[in-house]
Amino acid sequence: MGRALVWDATCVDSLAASHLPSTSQKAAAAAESAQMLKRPKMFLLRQAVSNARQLAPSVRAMSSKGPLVDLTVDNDGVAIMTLQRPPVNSLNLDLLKEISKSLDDVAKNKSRGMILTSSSPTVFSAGLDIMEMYKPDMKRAEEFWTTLQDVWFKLYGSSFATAAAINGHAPAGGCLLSMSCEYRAMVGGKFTIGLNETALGIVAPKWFMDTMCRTISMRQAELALTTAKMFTVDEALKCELIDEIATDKADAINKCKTFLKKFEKIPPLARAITKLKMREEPIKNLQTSRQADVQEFLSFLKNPKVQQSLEMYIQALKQKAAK
Ligand SMILES: CCCCCCCCCCC/C=C/C(=O)SCCNC(=O)CCNC(=O)[C@H](O)C(C)(C)COP(=O)(O)OP(=O)(O)OC[C@H]1O[C@@H](n2cnc3c(N)ncnc32)[C@H](O)[C@@H]1OP(=O)(O)O
Repeated sequence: MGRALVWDATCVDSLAASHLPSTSQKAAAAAESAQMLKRPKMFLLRQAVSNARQLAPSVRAMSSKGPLVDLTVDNDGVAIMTLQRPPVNSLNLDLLKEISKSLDDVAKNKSRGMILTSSSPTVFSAGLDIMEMYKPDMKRAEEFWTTLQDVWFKLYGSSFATAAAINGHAPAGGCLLSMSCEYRAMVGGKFTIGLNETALGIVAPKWFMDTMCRTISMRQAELALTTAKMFTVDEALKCELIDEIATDKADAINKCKTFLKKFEKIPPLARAITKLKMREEPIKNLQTSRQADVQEFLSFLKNPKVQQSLEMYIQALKQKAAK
């Protein structure tokens, strides 16, 4: 059987007034710029096609057990992705690669939705593994950051519905993962959640900030980001960083399932396209600045002051852990 092909050709007028400044500096600059602008459009098109494929109601059995991520589908057809990198699920390259692959698996499978949680009783995720940023091998650091970007694209821009059962602390990258989901239920108690990058002497990238600004109010986000605020569970609920407080992990997962059930009566394609349109802007922004974002990260790591801050932070963490 033949397959339908869609051609989307662009002819660039490299002598157009808007292109002249760049074309006069660099050959093919107009074509390159057209290509960059086209990428987000193609991404959304691919997502829409993937949504259409998900309209079929059957759910394939899925169980993928990497050492660092456990992925299972429960009887209701909901995928449960459990991070399991002791002691604190810090996101190193290996864990990010497994998350990325597991997200692909969920997308391929016709799951009703996905719940992200952790196998630790006290930590959802400690965020990025600081050891990936401290005195790094630059080649690995580049792969690390690119994989983190991939994970965000796949999670924030997923066509399947997502929820986070936050069963412990969720600083920085841990908070980002949960904010990239559509719904958050967090276990009550002494846990905290937030983007605390400035406390480490580092700056949360723009797409981290965008994700937070689309979860809580801009005013709250600015205050939280500049003061490295870690919200208690009650504070997080008050400013809508989380949606519900749960009594324990099982309760958090049940609350996420109740959220996912809301979509039973909503046509999946309409739901997915609506979600992607709502999230289109930050996705497009990172797609167009992706290479620059990697370079910014790498040059940040080369900055001696950043390395010094990281060293002091690691020492403080180790001293605290030794007590
Ligand atoms: C102009 C724009 C330019 C943009 C350029 C980009 C710039 C870079 C931006 C990078 C963005 C960064 C995002 C991040 O996610 S950074 C990571 C931030 N995370 C944290 O600050 C959390 C630190 N950890 C904790 O607070 C606690 O560990 C936690 C509350 C999570 C759990 O406490 P608990 O008491 O249960 O556990 P311990 O503290 O005893 O820790 C156990 C061991 O784990 C080690 N650990 C903890 N967190 C991390 C981590 N994030 N990475 C690596 N290792 C970690 C800790 O040291 C203990 O180790 P030892 O047992 O060996 O001592």
